[in-house]
Amino acid sequence: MLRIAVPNKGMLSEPAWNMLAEAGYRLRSNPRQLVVEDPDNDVELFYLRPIDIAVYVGRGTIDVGITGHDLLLNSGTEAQRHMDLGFGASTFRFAAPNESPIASLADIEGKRVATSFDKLVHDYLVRNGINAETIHLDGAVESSVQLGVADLIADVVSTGTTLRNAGLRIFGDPIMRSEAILIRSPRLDEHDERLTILSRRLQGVLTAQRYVLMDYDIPVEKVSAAVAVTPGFESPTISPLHDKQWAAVRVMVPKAKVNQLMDKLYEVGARGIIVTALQASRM
Ligand SMILES: Nc1ncnc2c1ncn2[C@@H]1O[C@H](COP(=O)(O)OP(=O)(O)OP(=O)(O)O)[C@@H](O)[C@H]1O
Ligand SMILES: O=P(O)(O)OC[C@H]1O[C@H](OP(=O)(O)OP(=O)(O)O)[C@H](O)[C@@H]1O
Ligand SMILES: [Mg+2]
Repeated sequence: MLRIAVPNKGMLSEPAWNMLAEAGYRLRSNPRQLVVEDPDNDVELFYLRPIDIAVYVGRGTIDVGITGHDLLLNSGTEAQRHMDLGFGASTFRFAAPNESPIASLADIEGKRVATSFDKLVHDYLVRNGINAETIHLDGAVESSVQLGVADLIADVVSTGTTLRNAGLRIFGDPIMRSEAILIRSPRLDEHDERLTILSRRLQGVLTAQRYVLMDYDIPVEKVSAAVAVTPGFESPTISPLHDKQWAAVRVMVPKAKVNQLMDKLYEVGARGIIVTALQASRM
């Protein structure tokens, strides 16, 4: 069985569970369950803290896992980034009090930086030739400056609300941009068949989320012009209609572009344009 580590709590957990459910895997039925066997799909799910997932996968005791890219780099383990999962986007940034003179990377020299991601911060400072002390805190890092244990912080920023409420402002470039990723053990072959099936299923979920099916009718002589607007993945399906002057086209298009594409197709001469959500896909 392929052993898969899944976040048991935190921001990444629910989207990860939803994605696995969409991909056909069996989830736990109560929050006290730590392991779920799913013999039908030849996998075993281990519910673990997101921060620990790279440790297990890096050591090869678990084959693959879902975690944040920032957590992977911070872990310093040999787990490999295998696939981006399109949720849990965040940036990791420095922030200092609104009234503080700290406003650039160089100003961090000699200061105390509070963070939960020590290695990420330490490596970034070393790469940039800055000497500073990192102070490890497990959470609520934003309070550390006001409480006097640090001069600035480095933390996950999503909407920026927590920073604002704590009287902090970001400065400098993001230390990194992160999103949820599938990681794989260094002991698991990149082309392992069980991993290929899992990746293909997850990719299918991403495609079903990002694409829709578009159908339209188009005068036969305008098919080429319409296909140029909606080329699809491989090639659109063109079917004859009872009226020989017209054809029907069926094609996948990016959900985010649906309205622009319908405007263009209408201009080209398409009519009866309809859009249908995808339930599932395997590309
Ligand atoms: N708004 C957000 N707040 C915190 N983490 C986020 C956010 N958006 C995405 N993430 C990602 O979630 C991961 C953080 O997971 P973590 O284990 O810290 O859980 P958490 O959501 O912070 O919950 P907790 O701190 O209670 O454990 C990181 O990869 C981070 O980039
Ligand atoms: O920019 P925002 O949208 O405000 O989100 C960022 C905040 O969310 C996270 O905290 P979390 O909820 O994980 O609590 P923690 O500090 O205890 O980890 C992160 O550490 C920031 O504090
Ligand atoms: Mg957190």
